[in-house]
Amino acid sequence: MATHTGQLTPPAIRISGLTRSFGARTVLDGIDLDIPAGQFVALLGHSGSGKSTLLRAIAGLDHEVTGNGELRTPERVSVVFQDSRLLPWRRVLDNVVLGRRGKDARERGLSALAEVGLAGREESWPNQLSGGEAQRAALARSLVWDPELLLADEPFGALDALTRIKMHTLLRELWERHRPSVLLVTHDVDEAIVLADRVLVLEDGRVGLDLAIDVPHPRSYRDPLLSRYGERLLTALGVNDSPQDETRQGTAI
Ligand SMILES: Nc1ncnc2c1ncn2[C@@H]1O[C@H](COP(=O)(O)OP(=O)(O)OP(=O)(O)O)[C@@H](O)[C@H]1O
Repeated sequence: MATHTGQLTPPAIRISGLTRSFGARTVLDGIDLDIPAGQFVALLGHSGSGKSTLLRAIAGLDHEVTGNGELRTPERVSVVFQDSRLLPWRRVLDNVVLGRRGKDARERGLSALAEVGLAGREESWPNQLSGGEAQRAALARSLVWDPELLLADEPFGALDALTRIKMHTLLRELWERHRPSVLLVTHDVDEAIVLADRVLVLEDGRVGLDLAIDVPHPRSYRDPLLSRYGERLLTALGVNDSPQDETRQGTAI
């Protein structure tokens, strides 16, 4: 099990000395982090550890981060949240291409919808989509911007277990095809180790553990090699794992 070290390509994200406080409480305490272009990274941490705060800072949605360091991100950044944030008064395709100008917008939107398995649903209204379909549409909306960096804040957190597994496969396929850098915030240790090539654990305002997952894809949830990484992460998170529960599927923190 290798811990992440060094990198060959210039980083897509470079963060140094990032600090964020809310009143007297320092949530991010001088974070240093480089993410190479095209790397799939998962971010774990207990509730309140600052995962969303970090993601918002990287997304440029938080203008009150402090510190003397650097926060460098690529130009094209897309963000996906736990809820799809589709506008209910616009049809699916109109949501997907929202803000996108130019003759090719519709074409891009249709192609993105096809990629996420929603071909033919372009004229549907958001309330006619299931939760999983709405998240597919949210992924399509991110794809039309051809992101170099995809930020995802618990995108599958509200879905049932079977839908979540299908969405894992879809997200990984999209990543294989487009190769953006990904930062996926999740509570689910299994989601992190099945999808990501590197898992970070946020604790006490810093990256407490930075773990490379050296297991080839496609990965199986039951792969014993993978579960060794899961145990290591659960230990870092201070969660007691039952030795009988070999699959630990759905282990959330
Ligand atoms: N706008 C805000 N004002 C005050 N406190 C905030 C604000 N946003 C976040 N916090 C605090 O910062 C801490 C980190 O919040 P954050 O949402 O980043 O945690 P998280 O790790 O994403 O948690 P969860 O997994 O529960 O979503 C929490 O204690 C939260 O209360």
